[in-house]
Amino acid sequence: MLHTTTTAAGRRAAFRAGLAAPGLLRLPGAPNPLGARMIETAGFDGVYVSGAVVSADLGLPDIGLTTLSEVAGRTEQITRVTDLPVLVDADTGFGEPLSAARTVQVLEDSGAAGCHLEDQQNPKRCGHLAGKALRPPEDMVRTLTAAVRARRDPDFVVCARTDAAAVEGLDASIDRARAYVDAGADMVFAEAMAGPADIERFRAAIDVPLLINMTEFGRSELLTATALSDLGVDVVIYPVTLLRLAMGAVADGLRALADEGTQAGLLDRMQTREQLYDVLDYDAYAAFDESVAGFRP
Ligand SMILES: C[C@](O)(C(=O)O)[C@H](CC(=O)O)C(=O)O
Ligand SMILES: [Mg+2]
Repeated sequence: MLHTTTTAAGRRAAFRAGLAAPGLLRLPGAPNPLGARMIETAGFDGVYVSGAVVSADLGLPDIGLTTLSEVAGRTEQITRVTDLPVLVDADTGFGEPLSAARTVQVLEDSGAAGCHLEDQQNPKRCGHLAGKALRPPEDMVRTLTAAVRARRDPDFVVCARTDAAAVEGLDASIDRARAYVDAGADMVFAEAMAGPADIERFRAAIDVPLLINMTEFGRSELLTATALSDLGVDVVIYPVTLLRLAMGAVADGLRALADEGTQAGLLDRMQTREQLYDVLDYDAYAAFDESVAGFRP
């Protein structure tokens, strides 16, 4: 009930332990706190807060329009209801290196286990779209140095994302990743890998945990968890999967409701009242309330 039974520091330590252990950590992107509850119930290893999802949720494209407060607010709502570690997409850090330092502290205070910062120029865009522009690697190194120095909990994971593979080629992206690790990044997010061969080369070139993005309708071949694990990947994110599934169902449902004038034919595709209340632990709240109401000192 009320859901979080662990501290943020405990969840950060657990995330570190998960990264140090063999095997792949699977982090679906939570469209909202309810989705995070469902991710936990379904047995996943962590929750991802996707910039694309936060933007889309606000009716905005993912081009760096969201603010740190919006992302941190969503992060806090999510970390409050799950015992899983939460990894946050911090885009380009919301400003210059000093702002990236503040971003890390604000996200720590939001209960996150870590965040990733990317080497795109603003306005940034989805890593799988054409037309990305990169910052010089030295700028990104400054951002990472500031981010790493700002954290107060050494377990907070600072992950460096490089978007260079699709712009400057794989070799350049590996060079960048190495420089980012030298600057203190704990993990590397190799964005928009085409397939297993790219991942294999990246894996062999860096000696910190590697994060791979299995986003749909992008540049990357969708690989199974087993294949990713066999390639030595440590973390996989499915950033927009749940939002796409839910919104696909919403579009179908709206069409059917408009055409048929009733939602009666859609019931078997819905989360039932019972299933929803299960996720929310409704009975425990009712029992708690009753025990308080019936309490006799
Ligand atoms: C991972 C990502 O940064 C996100 O915001 O979730 C996006 C996902 C997407 O747009 O599909 C990305 O740039 O890959
Ligand atoms: Mg993003």
